[in-house]
Amino acid sequence: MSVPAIGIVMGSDSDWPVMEEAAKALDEFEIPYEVDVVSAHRMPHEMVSYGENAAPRGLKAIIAGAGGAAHLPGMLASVTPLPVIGVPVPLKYLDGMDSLLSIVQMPAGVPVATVSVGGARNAGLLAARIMAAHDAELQARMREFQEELNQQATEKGKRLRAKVNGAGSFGFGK
Ligand SMILES: Nc1c(C(=O)O)ncn1[C@@H]1O[C@H](COP(=O)(O)O)[C@@H](O)[C@H]1O
Repeated sequence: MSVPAIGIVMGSDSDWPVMEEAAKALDEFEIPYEVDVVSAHRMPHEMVSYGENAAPRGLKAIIAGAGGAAHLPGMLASVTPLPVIGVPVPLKYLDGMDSLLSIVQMPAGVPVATVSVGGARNAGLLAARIMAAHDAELQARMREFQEELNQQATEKGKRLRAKVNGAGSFGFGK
């Protein structure tokens, strides 16, 4: 793989089943990334070093996922000028509300773009949009992706109308 543009990091390898969706989204847009475990709580010095070196190493954004007392995204945001996207990972207890609130309630001045609980795919797509802001080709691919989404939603409407009222009924999807 070529030089990574996005860093996907998480508090533990147990977060990978959730965080993998961010990687898959970046794969779809052929955006190179790196993955690692970087824990603010368990390896604070390495975490600071990762955050401080992310921009000099050429990363353009960081996707950080963590569960429970999820301080990793916010702490990374405090030591890097790069955009940080936080993914609240749901654990066995509290349904991810703990992770969500830990990540989303940042003090003014230190933003973390927080996605939904378990929303790693959207984190990957948001990172792709960040890259696309300065890349016309990537932006065109993002528009194609959005068009596909539209077609899928339109098909869903068609199927639902056919099921409920028969195929001829009126609907915004036609
Ligand atoms: N929230 C954090 C941080 C951190 O924010 O620094 N480091 C690990 N963790 C989280 O602990 C959970 C359990 O981790 P283990 O499965 O390793 O016990 C994971 O969801 C991880 O993200």
